[in-house]
Formats: sequence, C-alpha cells, structure tokens
Amino acid sequence: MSIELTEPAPETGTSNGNALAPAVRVRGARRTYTAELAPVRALRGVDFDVMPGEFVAVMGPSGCGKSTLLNIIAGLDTLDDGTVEVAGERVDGRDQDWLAKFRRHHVGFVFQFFNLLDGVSALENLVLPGVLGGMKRRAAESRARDLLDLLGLGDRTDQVPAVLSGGQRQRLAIARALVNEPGLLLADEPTGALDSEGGLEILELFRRLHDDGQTIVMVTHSADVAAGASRAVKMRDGRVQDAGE
Ligand SMILES: Nc1ncnc2c1ncn2[C@@H]1O[C@H](COP(=O)(O)OP(=O)(O)OP(=O)(O)O)[C@@H](O)[C@H]1O
Repeated sequence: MSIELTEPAPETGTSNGNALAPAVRVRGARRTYTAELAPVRALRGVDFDVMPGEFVAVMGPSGCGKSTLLNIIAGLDTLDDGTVEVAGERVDGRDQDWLAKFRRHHVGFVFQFFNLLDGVSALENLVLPGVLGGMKRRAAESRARDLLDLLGLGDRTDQVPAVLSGGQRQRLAIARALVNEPGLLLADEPTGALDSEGGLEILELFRRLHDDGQTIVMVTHSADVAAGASRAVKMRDGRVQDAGE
C-alpha cells in the first residue's frame, strides 16, 4: 500500500488569510536563561523565516542558541520578547493546552536520542501519538504500518526500540513524528547519535520527504549533513549570522 507523503496546507487558518504565509516566521526573538553565575542570553534578537516546502539546516557553534530556536518554534520553550508564527498562526503567548494541541497536529519533532517509548513495540510507538492526535485506533494502526513500510521498518513492527539499531530507532522516531501529518518537521541533531553511514541514511530520508513537499528545519553540527539541505542558516552568539540562500 502506498502512502502520500505530500502534506496538505496545515489547517491552522492563517491570521491574515494569506495562503503564502511562511511556514515559520520568527521576529526579534529573545530568550535569556537564569543561571547561577550570570544570565545566559541564548537568543539575542533572532529573525528567521522558512517558506513552505523548504529544507533548512541550522548550524553554528555549541551554545549559540540552535536548540533554543527550535524549541521556541515548537512552543516547547517561551520567549522573553519577539514573535513566532507557524503557518501564519501565532505560537508565542499561548497556554500549554493550546500548545500541546497545536504540536500534536502541526509539528513533528525528532530528537538526537530518539525519545522513543522503550516498553512498547515499534508499531505502538506510532499508534499512541496517532490516537492522542484524534485518530481511531484502527486508522492509527493503518497509518503506522504504512509509515513503517515507507521507512524500511515494515518487518520490525512488533519489536521494541531496544533491539533496533541507532539508525532504525531514528527512522522510527521520524515515522512517529510524521504520524499526525504535521506541516512542519523539526529535527534537533537527528544524526548526532549515529555513525556517518547511519547519519547519511537519515539525511537521505529527509531529502525524500523534502522532495515530497515536507517542510523541514534541522539543527546539525555536520557540514556534510547541512549540505544536503536546501538552505543552511548560520547562527552565532544567539543571533542569525547568515540566513543562507
Ligand atoms: N534551560 C536552560 N537553563 C539555562 N541555560 C540554558 C538552558 N537551555 C539552554 N541554556 C543555555 O543557552 C545557551 C544556548 O543553548 P542551546 O542549547 O540553544 O545551544 P545550541 O546551539 O543548541 O548548543 P549545542 O550545539 O551544544 O546543542 C547555552 O549557553 C546553554 O547552556
């Protein structure tokens, strides 16, 4: 059974009715963390745009604010100042319930260390977020099986994550992130825990998803991985130094 990877426009409803709204629009983003010695200014006025269908790599030295930027786009962290829009919808200033619902339907998140549910099968790792996202169990199972097939894990449905290789676990995590057909896929160092072969395999998968229209923002330290994206954004000291072309 084939599966359509191309995403329809997210049904967030744009605030201004503009169908060409950027997938992501961040303006003047500031985030300072309280720390023991001195406050850490993780974001110092970031402007960042991603158009629908782009595959953007975010690069920069350790501590420059890459993960913080990704987290504020996902509504996993809050801003001190500035605005964040995803598909035309303001994300900043929302309460936790709104953000949880928003994430469930519109944002898929892939982590460096997979963050899978260890005690349940590969299939169940996908079915649970599908059901939480509002699917009937049978529909979620069907979607989960299709995604596992698509990502080359069709023969692993009943296995728990612990018996999978790192690359297979990351493919499972990507499948999970796609269960609810998010308009936006965010990935924080998705190849960071893999060897170079495993990393390139994941990059190839992202490129396929991108070819099918998926909007992707990926944080990476690897220039080789970033070269596979359609644009590389460079951050430094809490700012965007180069927005790429
Ligand atoms: N919850 C927090 N509390 C305090 N400081 C934090 C917190 N989260 C991040 N920071 C600090 O904010 C700065 C930016 O962190 P961030 O994780 O965004 O950087 P990064 O570019 O993703 O780094 P890396 O490449 O090492 O993952 C760092 O100095 C970090 O120590």
